[in-house]
Amino acid sequence: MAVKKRQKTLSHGRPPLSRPKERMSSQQSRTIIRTHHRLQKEHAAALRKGDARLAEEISRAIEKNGGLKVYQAASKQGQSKDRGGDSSKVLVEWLREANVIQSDNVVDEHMDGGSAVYRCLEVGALSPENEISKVPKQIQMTRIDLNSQGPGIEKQDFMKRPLPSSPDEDFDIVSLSLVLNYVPDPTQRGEMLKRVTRFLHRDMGRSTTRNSALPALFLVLPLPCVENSRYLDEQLLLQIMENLGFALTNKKTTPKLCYYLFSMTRRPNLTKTDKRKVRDGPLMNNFCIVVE
Ligand SMILES: C[S@@+](CC[C@H](N)C(=O)[O-])C[C@H]1O[C@@H](n2cnc3c(N)ncnc32)[C@H](O)[C@@H]1O
Repeated sequence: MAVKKRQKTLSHGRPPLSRPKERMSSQQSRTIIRTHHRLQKEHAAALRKGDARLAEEISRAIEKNGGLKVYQAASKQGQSKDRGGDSSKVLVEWLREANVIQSDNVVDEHMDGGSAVYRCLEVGALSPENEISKVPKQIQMTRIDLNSQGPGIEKQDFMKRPLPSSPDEDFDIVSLSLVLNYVPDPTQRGEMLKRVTRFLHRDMGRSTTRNSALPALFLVLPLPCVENSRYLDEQLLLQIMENLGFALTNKKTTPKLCYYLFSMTRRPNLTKTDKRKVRDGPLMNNFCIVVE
């Protein structure tokens, strides 16, 4: 008996917007990502020790592994629908719940061609077509990355981005999705979180024109950073964030990732967080955030 072929959906035949030329297997992309992270950490450690020769050798190994470009291609593949999808769809969902994003007809009624209501800085942006980019009338996006993959993404190191010099240059939302874990040094991770607070607007909860969920930080980390580290658990993460002036508003975990939305409710205090063991076990990792 002839086997009847299943009808393919329309989307099946449609080419995706950015299909990598050669699709990596998930095993390949995981290996590239892990090797890149490991080498980045070794490179940072060599620099800390002042061993320039070793640092140079590790830089060559990073390039041999494909460098940042191939790492980004591997990460982008992790964003494809069949591998869990674009993390900003969770941000959009939460912003809708908080009425930061409204339905298009509500916006059309209240805006007559004016500028977007809120501004978002996406650090570590891989695509200008992710979910958070699909509501331009409401959220004006500024996307940066160490290596821009095309128009709409500025090549810039967040740690070197000039601080806002006027309220026009600050943001309602900063997104750090799978970026903090990219930073190889625990103190630099703390610096990155501290720096975020300087890009968020400061009229917290006072202005009636702003939504009370804002200003906010969207933070996404691989789940093992929080669930399986000797030096960080969720309690400590929330404590660090509280010291920096953030209150948790939304949280979600999947088998691979943890997503958080924090609203900045007050100014950071000067509490430091050192590297200290919060638990131990043979198969645990050493992910850590140090705030100086
Ligand atoms: C794993 S990718 C994550 C991309 C995307 N946000 C996601 O959720 O899939 C991490 C990206 O962060 C970028 N990145 C890391 N540190 C950065 C920094 N200091 N400034 C700008 N981009 C940075 C890297 O270049 C890389 O493209």
